[in-house]
Amino acid sequence: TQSTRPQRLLSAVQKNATRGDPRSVVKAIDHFCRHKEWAMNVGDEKGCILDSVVTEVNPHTVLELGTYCGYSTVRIASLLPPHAKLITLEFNPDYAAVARQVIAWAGLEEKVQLVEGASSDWIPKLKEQFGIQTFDLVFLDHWKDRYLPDTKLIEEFGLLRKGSVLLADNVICPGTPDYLEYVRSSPQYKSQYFKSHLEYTKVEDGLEKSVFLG
Ligand SMILES: O=C(NC/C=C/[C@H]1O[C@@H](Sc2ccncc2)[C@H](O)[C@@H]1O)c1cc([N+](=O)[O-])cc(O)c1O
Ligand SMILES: [Mg+2]
Repeated sequence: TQSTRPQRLLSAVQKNATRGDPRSVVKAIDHFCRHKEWAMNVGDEKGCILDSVVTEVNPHTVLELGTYCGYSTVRIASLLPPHAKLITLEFNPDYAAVARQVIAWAGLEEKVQLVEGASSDWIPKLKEQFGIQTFDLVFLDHWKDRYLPDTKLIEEFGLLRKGSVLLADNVICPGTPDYLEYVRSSPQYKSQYFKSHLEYTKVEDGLEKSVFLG
């Protein structure tokens, strides 16, 4: 049977990256997506902005919405302090299966909890299921029409504290207009746009960083 693009991306990691070396995993995926097959990872250019925000926040608890193949999961987890935890939610079991192997190849299983299912089903259960109080950082990179409703769910279930940071991918392309309007107009957020490009292309895109003011 024909392989899928995520499976071919995983093969490229297993062929070209060093086990236990997250940077080599990131490099192998970026090379594959730039030279072989485009895939919707946050990519190397926006990835550097992601890295700088993670380093600045130095989070002990991270929620990622939309694992896909685990590229940003690996980038984030490789920068976390000891004992920090990253929970990543993925809806598609085939993507989740690939992501688990990418995360394992990077040697980051201890820091990552990949949860299969829909964000809307899981957000209400995260506190009780994983003993989480609040998230220091939330990375939104799943279905673009879910950014706003899921942000409201995250607020509703008390998962943010004063200073929690929301970082959203693709606010220009494919675009998340309702989410952007919300975080930029709400008095509960201090929002900032980081201009960049859509992964592996010259098309404009960017990340929106929004600090929850409580
Ligand atoms: O569509 C995009 N991303 C949607 C990502 C969706 C990911 O999240 C879950 S959905 C889910 C996960 C958890 N809970 C509920 C749903 C999907 O199974 C996929 O793994 C996208 C598209 C482009 N582009 O150029 O077209 C560029 C990007 O950077 C993108 O992120
Ligand atoms: Mg994206």
